[in-house]
Amino acid sequence: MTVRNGPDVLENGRVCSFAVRGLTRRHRTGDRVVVANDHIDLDVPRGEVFGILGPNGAGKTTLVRQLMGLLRPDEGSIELFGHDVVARPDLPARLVAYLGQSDLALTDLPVATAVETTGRMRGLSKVAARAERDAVLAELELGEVADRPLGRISGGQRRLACVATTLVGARPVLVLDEPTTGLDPRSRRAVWTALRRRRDEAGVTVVLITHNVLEAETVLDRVAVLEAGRVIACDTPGRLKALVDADVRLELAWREEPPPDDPTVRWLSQGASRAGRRWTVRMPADQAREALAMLTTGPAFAALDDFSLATPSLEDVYLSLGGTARDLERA
Ligand SMILES: Nc1ncnc2c1ncn2[C@@H]1O[C@H](COP(=O)(O)OP(=O)(O)OP(=O)(O)O)[C@@H](O)[C@H]1O
Repeated sequence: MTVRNGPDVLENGRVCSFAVRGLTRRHRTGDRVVVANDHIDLDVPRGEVFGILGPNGAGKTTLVRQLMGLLRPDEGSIELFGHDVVARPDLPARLVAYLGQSDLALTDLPVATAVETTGRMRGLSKVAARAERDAVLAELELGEVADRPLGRISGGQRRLACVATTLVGARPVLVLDEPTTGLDPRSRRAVWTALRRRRDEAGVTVVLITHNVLEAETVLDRVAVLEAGRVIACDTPGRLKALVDADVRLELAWREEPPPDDPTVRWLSQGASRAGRRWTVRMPADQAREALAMLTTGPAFAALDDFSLATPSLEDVYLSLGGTARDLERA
């Protein structure tokens, strides 16, 4: 697998695919101003699978639209392989395969034709475009719908077909805005494998937006956590999770209201976040074990339907860093 396109701009010795400094973008609607990106600094080295994780409205799409030269920053700079994207907004389209949040408009095109045509537009010969089309459709298990128009397949299959168009033509950088939204677990895994394969075999850089914690933990080399337009953390998922390593997450599902005068219930209720009768408590592992021992041998056990203890996830990191939104997904 080799990377094509734009060798002239690639061969200037830069290690970073993207280098972003002080990036700020405000959206204005009438009198209202939303600071969607607030002085963001990021470096994405070549050959990294880099993620942008954050809840709805954190500013992820605004960020990648600027990376792609589709939206002009109010302040700050973006370099792509050392070249100024703000001065040359046409450059990303030559070097980056971009999957936006909404699907392709050409709904009458059969899946295979859409993939092949995209390959041709990215400079592949007819023979090469057909070969890549067949390989990508097989890789994402899209063979069965290859001849059907994009407008007449399921939403998940259409999303997968759009991912296929992003993968064809071997661009050195892929930017994907929530590529796996609406996909079943098998297709989701196929996309993750396809992205990592391109990183491993061709040194492709991947920038992936997600609000799925499992996706972030499974596929990313590094992740920037975005909250209200700012980067609140940026590191490997492993190192970020080590920040909260001493803690575990205790989940309790109550069958009925737990006895409020039970001392363990009173203790846990102070730190619990609640969704109906489900309580989530983040606490040191030894305390969680002690709480569970008391709960399961005391009077509150009769009101308890289920419980689990989990090791920390990126969601716990996000919350411990002061993240407030509740719409990060876990599965
Ligand atoms: N065109 C626009 N006009 C006005 N406000 C906007 C516009 N686009 C985005 N915003 C606002 O800017 C903020 C960031 O939006 P953005 O779409 O970048 O977030 P996001 O993290 O991608 O969210 P999601 O996960 O829901 O896609 C939000 O408050 C949003 O309402």
